[in-house]
Amino acid sequence: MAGGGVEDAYGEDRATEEQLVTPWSFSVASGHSLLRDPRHNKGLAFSEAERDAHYLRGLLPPAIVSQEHQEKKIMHNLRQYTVPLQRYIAMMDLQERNERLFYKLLIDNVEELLPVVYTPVVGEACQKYGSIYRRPQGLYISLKDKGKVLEVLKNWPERSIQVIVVTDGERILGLGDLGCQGMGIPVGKLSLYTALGGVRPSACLPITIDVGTNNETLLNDEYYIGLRQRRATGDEYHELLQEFMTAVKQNYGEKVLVQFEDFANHNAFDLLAKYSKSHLVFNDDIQGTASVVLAGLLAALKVIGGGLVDQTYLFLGAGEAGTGIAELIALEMSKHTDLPVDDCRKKIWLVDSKGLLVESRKESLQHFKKPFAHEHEELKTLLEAVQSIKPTVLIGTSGVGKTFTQEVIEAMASFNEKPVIFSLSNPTSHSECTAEEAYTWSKGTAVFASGSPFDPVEYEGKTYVPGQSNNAYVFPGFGLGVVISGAIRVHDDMLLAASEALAEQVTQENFDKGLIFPPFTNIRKISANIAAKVAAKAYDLGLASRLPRPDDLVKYAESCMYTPLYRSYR
Ligand SMILES: O=C([O-])CC(=O)C(=O)O
Ligand SMILES: [Mg+2]
Repeated sequence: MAGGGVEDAYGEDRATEEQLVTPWSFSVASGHSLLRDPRHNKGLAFSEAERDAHYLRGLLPPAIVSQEHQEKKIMHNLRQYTVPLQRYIAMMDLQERNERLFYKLLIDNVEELLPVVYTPVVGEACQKYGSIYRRPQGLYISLKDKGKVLEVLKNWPERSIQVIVVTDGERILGLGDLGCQGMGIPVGKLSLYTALGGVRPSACLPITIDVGTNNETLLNDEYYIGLRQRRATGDEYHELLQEFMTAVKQNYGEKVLVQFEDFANHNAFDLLAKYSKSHLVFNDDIQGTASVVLAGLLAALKVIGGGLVDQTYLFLGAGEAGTGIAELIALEMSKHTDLPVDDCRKKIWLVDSKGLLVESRKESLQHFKKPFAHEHEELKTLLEAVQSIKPTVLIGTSGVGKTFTQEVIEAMASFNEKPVIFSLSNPTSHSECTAEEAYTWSKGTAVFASGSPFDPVEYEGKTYVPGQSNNAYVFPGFGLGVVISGAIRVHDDMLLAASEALAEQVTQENFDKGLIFPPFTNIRKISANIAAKVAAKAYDLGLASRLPRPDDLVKYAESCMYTPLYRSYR
């Protein structure tokens, strides 16, 4: 960066004489290289004129087919695979071969394909990432790159990046430390940024920071793709992250959104607190999950009656998701009453692996748990806590499956007419209970949602459709709102705006089916509304830099959204 703050990409200024430059050169793709370029390849959809103009004659069979026809064929092929991981691999192959077709499939068949490119199948893909690895996706930054992170960023072929999703792989979904193989998560999240939120694929950058792994199975796996060493911690870890965050701002400027994803608790809270002052950062597991769950609760209130402040909340799991949700509920409650946030926190109870968070345990608790340690006798188990606290809302964020047992759910149903039960841990195998268990054990009274998808359940002749309370409802639209307003910081009020926007999108028809989240089928419209509300809040708070403020933010958001339709080539 030199004169005027504009990057000297070609090395033209005196001030950058000593610096290394990357000799990027771009030319028009044609012939074989056009077919190999996923961003421009259209497969058999190239017209006769395009085949002439771009030296494609003979490189393709004679048939010319439409994008719709290609879509039909690939959906048919995908449905032949019985092993979910095969579908994942087929989708990744498509993304690397024909990007527009990949996104057209994902957008048009979102309910069917979300579980393939996202939770639960992406979890298995990360576990086996080394074995299924074909071509690199995203950018790998490891301890070996210390001192050279800026150079690594400059190797990425795109210059205009708007959203980065970064992980260090230490807590992938509820699956734990998957090291470098966590790359599947930033890749998957960003494909949703594009498909669900409309952020351009070329503006998205998936990054995995490899500081080693403590996963013995991976360290001994002959196909592991990461550094074979135990995790660096302390100064060594923080220096690499500091170098990374600095390089991101140097290379892409102030307005690139950095989404932290699937970091372990001990780093997630600290990184968010540290960098939210100087960078445009967002932690999806803390803030994105919180925003979606709050939206689900606001919608659930229409079913169970009463306000947020009239509920009693109990969480199993006091990590990023649990405390993130709890804080956002307290904040929203406080905004709509005269109560100080600290009083609102008193309505919220959390259970961690050692039992209920209570005053007498406060000294030994991690800082993010302390605000929720209230006066109460010590209780060791969830069941005891449920029986004693008598919550109206039970939320699972523990990462441990099968923990909402029959006794727990029956207890919830014994003192609530309509118990609200969210089992949020991912993937499906780690869900606190299944949809079927929630409906059966509560005798059909539960208002239920889960982090990973479950099919509708038949119970005593009635069909119950569970909602998917997953941060995928919010981060794509939230990111779009940040990007289109040119916001330079994330503020909690922008998260509340996203929750309210999402809750407003639940229709009477959805409620009639027992749904407290709208179906993903309409997600692009939902994202445009979320983006507009988030952008409006950024303007109101003076955080937006894109001026003048557009009059109709929904329309503006829609006009900014990526479309996967093939373009014609001259
Ligand atoms: O990826 C998902 O499905 C939701 C999420 O952020 C997590 O579980 O860490
Ligand atoms: Mg996550």
